[in-house]
Amino acid sequence: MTTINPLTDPKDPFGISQLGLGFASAKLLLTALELGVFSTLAETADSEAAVEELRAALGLHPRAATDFFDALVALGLLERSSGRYRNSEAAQRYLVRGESYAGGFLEGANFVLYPAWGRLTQALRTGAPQAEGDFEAMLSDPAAQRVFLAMQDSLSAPLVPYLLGAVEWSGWSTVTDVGGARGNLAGLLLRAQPQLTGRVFDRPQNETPCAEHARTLGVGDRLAFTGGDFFADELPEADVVVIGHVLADFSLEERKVLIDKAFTAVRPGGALLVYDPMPGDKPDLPSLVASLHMLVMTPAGAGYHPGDCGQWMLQAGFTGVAEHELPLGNTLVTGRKPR
Ligand SMILES: C[S@@+](CC[C@H](N)C(=O)[O-])C[C@H]1O[C@@H](n2cnc3c(N)ncnc32)[C@H](O)[C@@H]1O
Repeated sequence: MTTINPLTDPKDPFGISQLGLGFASAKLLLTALELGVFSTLAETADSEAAVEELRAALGLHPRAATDFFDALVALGLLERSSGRYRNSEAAQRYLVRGESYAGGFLEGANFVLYPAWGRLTQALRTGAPQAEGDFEAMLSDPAAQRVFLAMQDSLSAPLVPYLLGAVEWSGWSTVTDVGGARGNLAGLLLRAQPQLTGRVFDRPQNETPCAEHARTLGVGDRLAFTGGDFFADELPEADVVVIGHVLADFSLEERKVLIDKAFTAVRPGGALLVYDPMPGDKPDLPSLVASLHMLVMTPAGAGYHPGDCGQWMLQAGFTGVAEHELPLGNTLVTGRKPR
């Protein structure tokens, strides 16, 4: 499992300082993405540029441009040879827009999570979220909505192979992704399972982006969208209901309400799949950091123990509840609805 800057050597006199300054490395990467460093280099002739060319292309002041680019070299994001910069292999693969782009979450993190984490002390003292802006208003602003949706794509796409491997899909023909954003996860499931048709249930504002994204993924004829409020409305019936990166946004009571509603929506013989950051008994940094994202972003959200999720599912009527470890601090809990 991935770890984030853990303290490994208790005798290293610089370890603590480096841990405390980890924000600088993070901000170098986030700012490089915001400025378009990696895409600019990828589009430059020969995919490389001297400091002056790159500085001018990005519109940077001369004062610290060389330090900035060299710091990106030191981080392993750029390479420098004979005074010319190019993307490292990792940056070229994951930070230039394309199939394997992993920057969507980081772009959103730069605008939303980074400022909110700057007020972590207040969040811990008050229990109140520290994010600026209103979620519904954000969904109605096309630019902000695009960043948010790309962020969700980057978080859910790496989990798809694990969802495909955790349960046997061949006997099922329909899936509903509750809070499925613009249908990235549902679309990727449909691509892998040609017998499936799917439906995303999410805020009405995400209908058009979902239809466009489904077409891009080549499943426009098999992925539908229902707009609504999952607390006020019934969930669309399906063999499989997926609730991913949703329950952790809400309070304990609200999570149980959604799991009960999912039990009604799953057809007999079908399954509920819930994934989220779920810190377990052993402190695990990725899931704890994800849980603290909920502290700074939401009024009552938090990660939760996988065993608790299993209990809520059993109480709702599911059987055969099982836990599966996923990457990036996530856990998947599955349960079956008896025939
Ligand atoms: C954190 S995103 C999760 C997206 C996706 N499932 C994933 O795994 O990345 C939560 C989603 O729930 C949707 N959502 C939040 N409150 C909702 C509500 N009351 N009714 C319907 N959708 C809601 C949001 O619009 C958003 O797309």
